[in-house]
Amino acid sequence: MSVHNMDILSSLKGGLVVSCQAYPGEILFGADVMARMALTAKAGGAVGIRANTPEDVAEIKSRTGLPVIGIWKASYSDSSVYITPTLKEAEAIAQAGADIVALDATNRERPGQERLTDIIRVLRSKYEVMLMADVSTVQEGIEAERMGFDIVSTTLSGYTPYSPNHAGPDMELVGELVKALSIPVFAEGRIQTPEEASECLHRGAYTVVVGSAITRPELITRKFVEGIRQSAVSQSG
Ligand SMILES: CC(=O)N[C@H](C=O)[C@@H](O)[C@H](O)[C@H](O)COP(=O)(O)O
Repeated sequence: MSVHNMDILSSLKGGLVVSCQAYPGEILFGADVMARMALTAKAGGAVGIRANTPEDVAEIKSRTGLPVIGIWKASYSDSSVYITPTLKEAEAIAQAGADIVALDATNRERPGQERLTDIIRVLRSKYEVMLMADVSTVQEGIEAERMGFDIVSTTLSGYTPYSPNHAGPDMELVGELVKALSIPVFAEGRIQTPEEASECLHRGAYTVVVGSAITRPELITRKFVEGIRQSAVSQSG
């Protein structure tokens, strides 16, 4: 790994990466809004940003100056892999200026039967970016390290048919990956509170990535609305 990338990686150690994502059709969709969201995260102390699409990655990178983990979610009819599924999306994210390109590294067939090892080989030969494996199990993490990824993240635990369906973060997976791997393990997925984020770090996570609990006001509002409704129902009963 280059000195530049080692510096970027160490700037993320023990800190909070905020995932700033909105989809077409959502009220906050658009690179300008996501860049503002990322700037608010930076003002609050975030050490990095995770972002979706080349447009958002480029805008956020140039306006925040923070390290950016870039992904491009895309659906294909022949595969359920959607986080940076093919070389095309991965190259676009690298070209947009991401410091780290994150890809689905689960044990599932990719669109067009592309092979992850081939994607990694091309990315390594053409770009300086670090590569993050979004996994759902320990085995996938071990395989990702073997394939040459720089970082593993627990992003997809609970989102593959064969991984556990926890309501909160998969703390066990964080601990098991930390034990099994020598590359940094990022904790990501359903982290709702500062206490949960700290617990992930206690279990050895290198960095914590939080999205919905910070950057999805519609979901946050709905939680309050549901909570109020349920409490009203239980009081009236
Ligand atoms: C499974 C999947 O598609 N995860 C995505 C990956 O980029 C995002 O939708 C999540 O928001 C991100 O991983 C952060 O997680 P949470 O929003 O739970 O804090």
